[in-house]
Amino acid sequence: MAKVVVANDHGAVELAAKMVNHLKERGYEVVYLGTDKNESVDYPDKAKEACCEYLKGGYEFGIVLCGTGIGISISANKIKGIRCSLLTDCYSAEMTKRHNNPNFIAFGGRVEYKDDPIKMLDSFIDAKFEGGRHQIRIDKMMALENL
Ligand SMILES: O=C[C@H](O)[C@H](O)[C@H](O)COP(=O)(O)O
Repeated sequence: MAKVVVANDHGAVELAAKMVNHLKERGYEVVYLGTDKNESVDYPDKAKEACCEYLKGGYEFGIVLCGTGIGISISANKIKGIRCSLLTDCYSAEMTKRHNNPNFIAFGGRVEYKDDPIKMLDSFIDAKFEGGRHQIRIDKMMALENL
């Protein structure tokens, strides 16, 4: 069974729960690292937990969420080996899989998206990475970690 790791701060408790349920309905094994509470937690800590878990191996991808998705995606992208896309709509969700093949995606629990975030998640999952010139660019992108 494909595995996904999910973590969020207090700004995305409800959306994270919806995503976890949806992933389970789609047959994924989900490792959920919380928080499932409204008390404040710091998004860099949740990004670190999720990314370190992912880097142990065996995961198809990870999801991080905060109020906007911005702080937690920036934090995830600071971690070597992580390539996190902050999704904005179904189009960006599909295209980032096809062209950037991220190992993490991010959402904001306080954002009013034009598309349903669950549909955005499905668009990401159902799209296929195209490889070729995109792999060359990803290799260059990841080499930036070593500057
Ligand atoms: O990018 C950061 C996230 O949106 C956080 O969820 C947000 O900054 C948390 O704000 P507060 O502490 O005011 O709930």
